[in-house]
Amino acid sequence: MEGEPVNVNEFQELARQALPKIYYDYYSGGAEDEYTLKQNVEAFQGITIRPRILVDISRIDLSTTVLGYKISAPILIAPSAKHKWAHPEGEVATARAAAACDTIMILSYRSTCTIEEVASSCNAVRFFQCYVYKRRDISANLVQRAERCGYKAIVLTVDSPRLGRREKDIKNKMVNPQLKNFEGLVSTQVSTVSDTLFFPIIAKYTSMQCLTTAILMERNMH
Ligand SMILES: Cc1cc2nc3c(=O)[nH]c(=O)nc-3n(C[C@H](O)[C@H](O)[C@H](O)COP(=O)(O)O)c2cc1C
Repeated sequence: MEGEPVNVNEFQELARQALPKIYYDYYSGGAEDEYTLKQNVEAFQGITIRPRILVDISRIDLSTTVLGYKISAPILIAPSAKHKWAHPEGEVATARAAAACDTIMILSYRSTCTIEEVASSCNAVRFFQCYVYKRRDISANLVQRAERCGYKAIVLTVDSPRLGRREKDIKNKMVNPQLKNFEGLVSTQVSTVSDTLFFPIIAKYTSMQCLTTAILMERNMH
């Protein structure tokens, strides 16, 4: 690639060159034959922006609000797991980037930095993502810690009653590390091959691979 990366695809290519294959495959891969992953990208290609012409463009303002919090543009950082596999500072660095860009970071329950570490790293507006676990004490523990640490909303993910069968991870013999947020609560060290979501969730939804339907539940904490 010549010069600085200028779009997301070029950043992805840099990541491919920089990361060990097992981690790159995890971040970029999807389940089974990856049809849904491809459909996801194609769905975006089907969206066109209709330009408005001969309008005043001297003041362009993309800012908006989410649950009452002002952000610079309608773009949030979606919950995603295991940022330390890409960078030693992990989700702490992502949170700082969110603050610098005036947007909201949604911290995954599968983060490689804890709820507390991310909270103390910067004062960005943060939401916390989790599932509803069969063991309600685990859900309660996570939600209470997020609330104590100043996270402003709980993002409830309901589309993963089971994790997808990610064939690249199986071939790479990927082993999920103990989840930092569950240390002292329960062991989550399972291999991807037998991964069936350590705690079945109660919500019954069909899995829409990679199209996470996040329900934002305002928690009156602002
Ligand atoms: C590497 C990776 C890890 C993810 N981890 C989580 C997670 O821990 N929790 C979650 O709710 N969604 C997770 N997602 C799903 C994303 O939040 C998002 O819904 C999905 O990637 C679709 O958005 P996109 O088309 O912008 O990638 C993950 C996605 C990727 C690519």
